[in-house]
Amino acid sequence: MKIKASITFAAEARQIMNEPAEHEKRRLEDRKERDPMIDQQVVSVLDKKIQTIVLAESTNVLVGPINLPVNLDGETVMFKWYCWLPITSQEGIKACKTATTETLIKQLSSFNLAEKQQSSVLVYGDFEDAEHALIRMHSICHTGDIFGSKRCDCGYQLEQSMKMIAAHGAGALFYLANHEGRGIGLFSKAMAYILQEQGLDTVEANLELGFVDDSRNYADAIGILQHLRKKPVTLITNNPKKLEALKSSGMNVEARIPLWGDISEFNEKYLKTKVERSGHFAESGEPLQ
Ligand SMILES: Nc1nc2c(ncn2[C@@H]2O[C@H](COP(=O)(O)OP(=O)(O)OP(=O)(O)O)[C@@H](O)[C@H]2O)c(=O)[nH]1
Repeated sequence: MKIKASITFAAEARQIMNEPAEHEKRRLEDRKERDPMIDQQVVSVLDKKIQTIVLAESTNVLVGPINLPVNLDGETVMFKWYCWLPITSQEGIKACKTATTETLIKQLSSFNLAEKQQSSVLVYGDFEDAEHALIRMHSICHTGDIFGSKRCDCGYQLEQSMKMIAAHGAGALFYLANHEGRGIGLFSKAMAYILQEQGLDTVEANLELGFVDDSRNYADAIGILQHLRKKPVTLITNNPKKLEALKSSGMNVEARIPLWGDISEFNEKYLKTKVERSGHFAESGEPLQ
């Protein structure tokens, strides 16, 4: 019984490790056989919006800007949206490291990107040249950002920081898609939530599952930021690690704006743990003591 269970688990583990399923293999084979002719007009339209950004540890293809009208409290606010693809860390994508737009288009449908994570940035105003600009490095939170969960403060911080950037007149919100659960992934976060329901705090739950408290990396996002703006930035965060990552990259951080809010019975312990165990800045006047 035990052996059978472990065989089943091994098969499942292979799937988790992204071994392509049969239908996916067929799709890739089919794609190879077709070797598509690419319309040069399509290449020329996209070429104007695609750049390759070579960083110390990765190469990223950045696409944008794309107009993104966003509903902020009933008002339509126009952001410019960019998305980037780290092409050195993705299996099969290495081939287009020196990517021409044409090779990128040719390979794109075989990358299976819906199964992977891509981050993006919403830019507002004259981000390159404005004297002062606000930025936020927002770690993805499926439960808080999408479902509006009150177990954390993520959804509130996301919306609030977009409003702050628009009100300020220039800024950028980086939405970091490989940061779920402080880097442990959504499924592991669900398991961590179950442990938290048994009384463990955020840090303890991560550790019990074999993770560190926080494994987020900001290098690619900072590289994109430095490509979009050289002038000083003001960072919206309560997290000293984000501040440190930005400063040690050489970016000029002229100030930090704290962002606490939406505190309730559901996230009180979570917020307290941020300050007491994860080292987040506690601002005076916050009901976190
Ligand atoms: N592992 C784990 N991750 C969580 C939990 N609640 C929220 N998160 C994740 O935590 C990340 C947000 O990180 P935080 O440390 O809360 O806040 P921060 O963004 O680093 O700091 P601020 O910039 O001040 O918001 C998101 O990726 C969430 O998915 C939790 O209970 N356990």
